[in-house]
Amino acid sequence: MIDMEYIVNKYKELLIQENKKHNLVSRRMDVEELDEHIRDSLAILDWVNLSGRGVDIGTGAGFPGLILAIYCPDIAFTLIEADLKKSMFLTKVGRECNLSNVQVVRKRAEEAGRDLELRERFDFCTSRAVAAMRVMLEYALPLVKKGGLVYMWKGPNFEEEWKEAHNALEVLGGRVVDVYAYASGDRRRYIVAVEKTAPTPEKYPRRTGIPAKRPL
Ligand SMILES: C[S@@+](CC[C@H](N)C(=O)[O-])C[C@H]1O[C@@H](n2cnc3c(N)ncnc32)[C@H](O)[C@@H]1O
Repeated sequence: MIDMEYIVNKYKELLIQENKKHNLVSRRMDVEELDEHIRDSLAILDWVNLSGRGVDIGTGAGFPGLILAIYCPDIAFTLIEADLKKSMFLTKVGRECNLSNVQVVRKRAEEAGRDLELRERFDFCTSRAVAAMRVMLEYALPLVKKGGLVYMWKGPNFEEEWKEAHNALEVLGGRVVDVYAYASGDRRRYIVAVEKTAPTPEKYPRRTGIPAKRPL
């Protein structure tokens, strides 16, 4: 049987070691803070049963995609991360922790969404702290199948972001189906679930940088 605690401890060791060389997370991050990021990544498992094939956008040092891959060994996870050092770190963890369910793709989400091997291939997408909801939707919806779900980890201003995302939801074909509220440390956190209701129009995602510069 796979011992998840063992793997997660190995991941923490690798991150602490690697963070001394490359700035993967804030230099001042201590073990308690790291544990909080891990708990925050896993919060979704108290709410939904993830299944099928998943993609995480902007995984950074591992949150939430890599942590979910450790705890859900039956789900194949693709981790999309544009930054070279971070994507190399994620690949290293995958190799050293024998995570056969992890594939790391060093690409911008805008490019990934146009890659026919990735476009509309996933049952669900996760993402935390990457972009505002309307930008995130242009990154994420092209990657999931019609009927698939996009889960976005958000702070207390999620309702504002949701209002701003009205047009993006309409243009891209998505609707907010549920919001999960929970506490992470002393902060209120939310995971917003968007269902993809229609195939993504051909022209999305737009070129690299445009979704953030000219949000829908
Ligand atoms: C603030 S960090 C958050 C990392 C992690 N998700 C977390 O919650 O700790 C944002 C990450 O998203 C990546 N990123 C930002 N925009 C991206 C894009 N368009 N495509 C792929 N990765 C992106 C950055 O390189 C960075 O590692």
